[in-house]
Amino acid sequence: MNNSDMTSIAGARILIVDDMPANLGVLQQMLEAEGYQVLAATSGERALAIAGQFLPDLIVLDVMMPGIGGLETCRRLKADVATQPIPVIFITALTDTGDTVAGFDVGAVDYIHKPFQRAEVCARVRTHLQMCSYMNAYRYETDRLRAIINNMGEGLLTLAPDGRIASVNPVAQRMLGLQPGDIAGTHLFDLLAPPYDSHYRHWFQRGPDVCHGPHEVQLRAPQGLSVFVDVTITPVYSAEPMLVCLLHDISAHKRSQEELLRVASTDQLTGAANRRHFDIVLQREWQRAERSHTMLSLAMFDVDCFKGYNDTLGHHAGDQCLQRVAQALQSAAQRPTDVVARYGGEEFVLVFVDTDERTAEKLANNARRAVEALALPHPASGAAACVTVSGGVATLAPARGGNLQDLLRQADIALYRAKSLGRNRVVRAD
Ligand SMILES: Nc1nc2c(ncn2[C@@H]2O[C@H](COP(=O)(O)OP(=O)(O)OP(=O)(O)O)[C@@H](O)[C@H]2O)c(=O)[nH]1
Repeated sequence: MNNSDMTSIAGARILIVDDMPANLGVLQQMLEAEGYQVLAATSGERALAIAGQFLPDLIVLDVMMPGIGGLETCRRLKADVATQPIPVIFITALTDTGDTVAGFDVGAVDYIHKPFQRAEVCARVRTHLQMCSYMNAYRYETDRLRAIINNMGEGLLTLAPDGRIASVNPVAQRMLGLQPGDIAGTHLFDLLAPPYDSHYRHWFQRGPDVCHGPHEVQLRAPQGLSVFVDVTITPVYSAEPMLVCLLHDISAHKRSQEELLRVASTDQLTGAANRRHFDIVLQREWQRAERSHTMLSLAMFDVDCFKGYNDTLGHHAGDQCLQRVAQALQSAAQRPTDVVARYGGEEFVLVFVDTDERTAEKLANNARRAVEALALPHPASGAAACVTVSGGVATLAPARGGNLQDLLRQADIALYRAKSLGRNRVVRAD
């Protein structure tokens, strides 16, 4: 029998063992007439050798034989991993129940009593070949399924409806940083990073009955790694309700996406946020301030007499100067919500959220002083001996009216005034 036709018993190979050649002849004839291939042995020793070499599909074994008897032969067959799965049917003249039980105890699957009837022999052989063939097919399918699950590149889990983990494949085990002993009693949401953990805790509490996902979640990653996966959970109705959960690692994709986003929002020369990112932030913060009835402040800076700096020290020195100025402004913007962006050539903007005009003016002056403190010599400046900036500060409460353009225009006008008042100063818009 082969794997492609697991349930077929046609042409099965049967080993018959009997010390009486006459009995062997009769058995061989009747089994060959049924279409089986028949191997014959006249002793237990020969039977063990033939079984080991040819691995028959079934063995019909005489109990009473000189040398190694049938029971011992059967015991040895069952002790060998190669021959252990082969079903053994005893054939015997013994009718005592104790003898029969002894045969089953050493691993036989059935008994045929002598004198045997052709129909009975054929029926018992056929039944056990059939059972064995179903068993093989089942084992083959189970092994195949296990190999697929264990070797697939995705993480696969089975879960109870409340999210408790029932099983994991090796990839899922690795992704989740689980040891085999950790699985019992662990819920999937225990392994997710916030806020996904509480989201999924509630989702499981609602009793999931429809397919869910794929959804991006972050795992409570082992060794501080940042692991993101797409999770898909599908209810499966087999003997008992369960959920099949598929985890697809998207960490690499996520990292390159974040890197792209960083590059797309950063000014290449200075490392400050670029104009595009500034526009997004300002729009977002304007709306947030409108909702929360808070103030939004903006400081616009311009490097003083920068054309002269370039003209005297060269464009390369000019670039380096802009980098240092950006760093100085950045050092003055200390709250996590503060954003420093390069607005244009030698112009920078600082966004201060939830900040009134006085505080914004103070912060802008801190930033201006930080640039001055760089003490970068500026031979062509009319304002000071070193590089300085002028700043214009504007503050609005979006909930009280106005718009973003008003804020920008007011900051720009204030900056213009700072320039005309002699530079290296901050002017607050009226
Ligand atoms: N090195 C360098 N120079 C730049 C860059 N972007 C703009 N600039 C220069 O910055 C200078 C700005 O000059 P202006 O707008 O005349 O202003 P200013 O000389 O700073 O004069 P005030 O603003 O009135 O103090 C120009 O010469 C630009 O070429 C840059 O990325 N690198």
